[in-house]
Amino acid sequence: MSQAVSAKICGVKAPADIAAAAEAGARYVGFVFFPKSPRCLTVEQAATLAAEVPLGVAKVALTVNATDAELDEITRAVPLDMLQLHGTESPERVAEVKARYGLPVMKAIGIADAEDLPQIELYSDVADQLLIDAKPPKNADLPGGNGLAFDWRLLAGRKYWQKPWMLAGGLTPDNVAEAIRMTGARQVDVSSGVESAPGVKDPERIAAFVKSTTA
Ligand SMILES: O=C(O)c1ccccc1N[C@@H]1O[C@H](COP(=O)(O)O)[C@@H](O)[C@H]1O
Repeated sequence: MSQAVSAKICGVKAPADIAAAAEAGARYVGFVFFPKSPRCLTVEQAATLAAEVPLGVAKVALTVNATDAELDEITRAVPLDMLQLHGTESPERVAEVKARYGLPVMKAIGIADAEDLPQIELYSDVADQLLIDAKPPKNADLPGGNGLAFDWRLLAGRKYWQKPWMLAGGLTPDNVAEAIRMTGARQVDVSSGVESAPGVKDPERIAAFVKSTTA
């Protein structure tokens, strides 16, 4: 029997978002710490929200090229299960962050075409998990959370990376089942695809998204 696909709802901002994610059966929620994002939280807001997350749902902090001082502040205040590095952090920086905080690290890798695929191997040596996302457009404000998908055929037949991985980028309740079928992903991550407006999560879309991962 094949195992269920795990879903991560990224960019939660309110207790209702967490309740919707947990009720739908999501395995992870993500707190965004990137000032340009409409989903950005302060450390205090994230600490308060973290207290709402039920057991069994992992709390992930998403940062972009964060300094040690920034990560120190986040990890001291917010009880976390994982760090998601969504910038241009090098493999050496990933190893440093893992060692410094003792938390599993998920490294995001942007994919636009086949030339980007070797990055996955490069980071799979050091990261605990990989997040395979669409590469952001040039000059985009956000390195992720743009609702942009990449060509999933690039991953077809390549599902056995060395480390667990999540598929991300432009996923929605309407396309996630097809994305899973084409890539063999066992974990999926979504941000803008379950929103009614930038930074505003929609509980119905969250429920529909998680349901579609089992379709
Ligand atoms: O969600 C954000 O605001 C964000 C900001 C900065 C970096 C990454 C961000 N989100 C991550 O990007 C992927 C894809 O987002 P989307 O579903 O295409 O909107 C998402 O899974 C988040 O992990």
